[in-house]
Amino acid sequence: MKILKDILYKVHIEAVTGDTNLAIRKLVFDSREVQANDVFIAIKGYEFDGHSYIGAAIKAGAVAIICDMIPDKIVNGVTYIQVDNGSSALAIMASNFYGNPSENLKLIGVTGTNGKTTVATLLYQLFKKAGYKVGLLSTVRILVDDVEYKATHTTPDSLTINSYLEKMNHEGVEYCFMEVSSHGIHQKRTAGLRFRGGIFTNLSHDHLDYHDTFAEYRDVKKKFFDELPKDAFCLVNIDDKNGLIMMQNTQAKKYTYALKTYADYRAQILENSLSGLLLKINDNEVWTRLIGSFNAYNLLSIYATAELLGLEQMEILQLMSELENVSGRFEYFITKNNITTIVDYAHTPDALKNVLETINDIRTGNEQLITVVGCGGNRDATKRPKMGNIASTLSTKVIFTSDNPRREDPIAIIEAIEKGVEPQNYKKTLSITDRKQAIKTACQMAGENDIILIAGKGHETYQEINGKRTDFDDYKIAKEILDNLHE
Ligand SMILES: CC(=O)N[C@H]1[C@@H](OP(=O)(O)OP(=O)(O)OC[C@H]2O[C@@H](n3ccc(=O)[nH]c3=O)[C@H](O)[C@@H]2O)O[C@H](CO)[C@@H](O)[C@@H]1O[C@H](C)C(=O)N[C@@H](C)C(=O)N[C@H](CCC(=O)O)C(=O)O
Ligand SMILES: Nc1ncnc2c1ncn2[C@@H]1O[C@H](COP(=O)(O)OP(=O)(O)OP(=O)(O)O)[C@@H](O)[C@H]1O
Ligand SMILES: N[C@H](CCC[C@H](N)C(=O)O)C(=O)O
Ligand SMILES: [Mg+2]
Repeated sequence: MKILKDILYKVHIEAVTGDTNLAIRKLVFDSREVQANDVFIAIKGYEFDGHSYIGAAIKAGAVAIICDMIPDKIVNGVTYIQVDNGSSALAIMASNFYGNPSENLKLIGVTGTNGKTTVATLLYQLFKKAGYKVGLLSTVRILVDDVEYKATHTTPDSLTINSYLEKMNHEGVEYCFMEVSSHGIHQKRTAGLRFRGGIFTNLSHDHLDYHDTFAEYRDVKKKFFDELPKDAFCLVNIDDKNGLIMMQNTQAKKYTYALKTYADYRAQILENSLSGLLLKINDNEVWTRLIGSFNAYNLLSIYATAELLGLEQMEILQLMSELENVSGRFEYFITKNNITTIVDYAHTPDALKNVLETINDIRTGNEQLITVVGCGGNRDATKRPKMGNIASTLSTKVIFTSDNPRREDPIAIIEAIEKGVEPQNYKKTLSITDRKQAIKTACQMAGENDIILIAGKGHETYQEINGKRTDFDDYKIAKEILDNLHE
């Protein structure tokens, strides 16, 4: 059992009613999970207000309540603590509860619109290959050295983060690489963590449903760097015009990387083909299995991070040549009659453009490039016509379909995507709401040497329609259909 008073260390407390010298079992922010001797943290959410569930939490056994305002009616024997921000308080308490685990390993955060999973996962792989015990918190999976756990968010809530970091401490993990999403920063899921480094990949259109404007989205990302401590490093992609902004107010040591401009870490693409990328990084050549110029940025940031964390240049280059593709990121297979099918998680306009441009760069002749793509429901709707425009401009044929419609009407989402298609491209497009049917049609349309891109869902193994999830795996489905068609 832990003592509430200790867990409150560093929390900005505004008022207290009751005893803080209490033995507590757990910290909980969902009243439905409260058990005897728990502390319930009431948080104002996007759908509900946790303060409405204080009564339910006490009924379920909560002995202390953390809230924005102590209620008028208080229950005898229950401790109430008023804080200025419930999410920040939760994050600091979570860290205290689990023994401040981020202090006991080197935690590196990766933020940006695209590339977070790729960079964090490749860093995990590289440090594992270098012989260290490593942790990973990513969209695709959570890894405590070799043990895998299911990921539910890109950046989970602060209790979950700290509980995994504690596990990592227990296993003797030295380095942990984690994705830091804009939702994560904004909802203070990463508050109170001690980062030794922060990486900025890039910034483009996304999540404009959640953040009111692009400037607000950018400033939330910037906040992550503003809060890095002096002894941390801040590594930014300076080819992105927002790179400089990220560094503006940080106290951390600043480093830059770029392909196009002067920077501390520079790379040049020597070769870019379906078999990999040949890069020149600071005068040394390195061949990697990763594909696409956007991956040159990811690889360069990995090189720089490994060097900033003390690995030797030659060792880093050697290990980079052994890195494997990240699941659902430009994953591909080639059939006997040479149809290449690529599954990629491009779910933003910029990512889709990069992937299509990469494929067009490595296409050799007059093969068709058939794209299957949709947009998620209950997410930023302004990206829909943009993605429709990009897909139809950069492909030979496009099938618009459903991504995860969630609670929206799939047909309405597709109509919004179609609005971005320019008249000269109308004839290239068709729309099939059922994603499996859309993939099947693309496979039937493809002939020898053609390329199929299935974008948006990457590693996901489900599809969410009407709030219900069913098994769905782009890669498996396409493989099965093509194997049957071309036995
Ligand atoms: C919009 C959003 O980000 N929501 C997150 C937020 O939930 P919320 O604010 O909506 O919570 P709520 O349902 O309104 O409830 C408010 C509070 O009341 C409590 N409650 C509620 C009901 C009840 O009966 N009792 C009770 O105590 C809830 O536990 C909560 O503490 O806080 C929850 C706990 O941390 C998150 O799980 C939840 O993520 C939802 C599921 C989600 O889909 N988030 C996505 C958008 C997200 O975070 N994505 C980013 C990645 C984006 C990217 O970069 O691509 C991510 O990091 O994963
Ligand atoms: N450095 C990059 N620049 C632009 N696009 C990229 C970059 N890296 C990856 N992508 C594209 O973005 C897609 C998503 O990549 P990744 O999963 O690494 O990003 P993410 O930032 O983790 O996304 P999410 O916000 O969903 O967690 C990839 O499938 C690829 O198409
Ligand atoms: N992290 C992103 C993933 C989007 C993936 C796409 N397949 C979708 O479901 O919209 C989000 O939650 O917005
Ligand atoms: Mg990710």
